[in-house]
Amino acid sequence: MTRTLRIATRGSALALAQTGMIAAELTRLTGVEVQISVVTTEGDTSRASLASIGGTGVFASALRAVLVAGEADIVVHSLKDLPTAAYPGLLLGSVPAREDPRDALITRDGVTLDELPEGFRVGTGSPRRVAQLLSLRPDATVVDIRGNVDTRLAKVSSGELDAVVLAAAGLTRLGRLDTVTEFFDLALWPTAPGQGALALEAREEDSIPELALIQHADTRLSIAAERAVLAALEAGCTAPIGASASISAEGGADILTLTAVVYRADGAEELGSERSVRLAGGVAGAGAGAGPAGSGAAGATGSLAAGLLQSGLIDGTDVFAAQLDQAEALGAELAAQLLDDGAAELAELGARS
Ligand SMILES: NCc1[nH]cc(CCC(=O)O)c1CC(=O)O
Repeated sequence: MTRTLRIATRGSALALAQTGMIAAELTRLTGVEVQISVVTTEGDTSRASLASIGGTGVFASALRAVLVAGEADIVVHSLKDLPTAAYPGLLLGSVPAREDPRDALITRDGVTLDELPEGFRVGTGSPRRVAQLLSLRPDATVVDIRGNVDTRLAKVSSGELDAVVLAAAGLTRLGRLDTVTEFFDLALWPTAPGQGALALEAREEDSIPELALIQHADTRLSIAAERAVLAALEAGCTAPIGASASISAEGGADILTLTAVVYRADGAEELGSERSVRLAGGVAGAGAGAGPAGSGAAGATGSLAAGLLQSGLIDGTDVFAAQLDQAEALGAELAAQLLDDGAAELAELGARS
């Protein structure tokens, strides 16, 4: 009998598109059959501001309840909407390869941020994007908007707004990347921790070996570093903080580099820092992971460590666990430095230096 995995998702066009992609990939790689069920969350039905109904965490909570109740085996979240605190009985089972983590600007007639007219109207509900926009264009009129990607795009084409800022990843998954007039460079405009990545959550007590096969080691390490910043600053998902990490190969070693910026709400001040770490074993390349907890062993090719892995002389799970520890330590150290530099005076954070 073919094994069937039940996956729960939100019902927005974006959630359905990304869950459909994950389901297809799971089937392609493992032959498993996938059943998708849609969960309606308060965040989908309520028109109230997200902050008033508990922040973006409302999306995650309803999905997690379905998992805990045993009504699904896996839930797919947008990683940036997933709170950093561990949830009893659940674990982050897998993090597949990330889409473009950048933010993108959508305007009419190919106009860039610099070229928009004085006092232009731009829509976003994200305090981070508000601060980033105001930092570059203090004259902007920011309009707090909610709603799905298509609704937001329509506000620009109809003329109600002059611009919106959206994640490139969401636009890509919905086939709407053609609407973008400008991509913001991550070095100048770091995005939300985990932006562009997906989280596959599962019950701790279950063993779902298929999850490891769609994990992407580099993505998992990068988001671990980014989320560690958020956790250490005790900042919620709506805090004006950008954190972006990436992995590059330098002389045979894999280097994890993390940039984070804390903004004052009005964008007039910001505090940023960057840090790198040389990853243990140097095998974090484009690999799928191993282990039911999605521990994600390195899958790099060519390096000494990869050879040792292949020969069974070292245990990939241990190497990867060590790399994950390094990634989390990098994020925590960078957050500590930002606090030392006065980040808590700039933005409302749970953490105090
Ligand atoms: N906050 C909503 C949200 N959550 C995930 C995405 C899509 C991009 C992603 O996967 O990070 C979006 C839309 C957006 O920010 O434009």
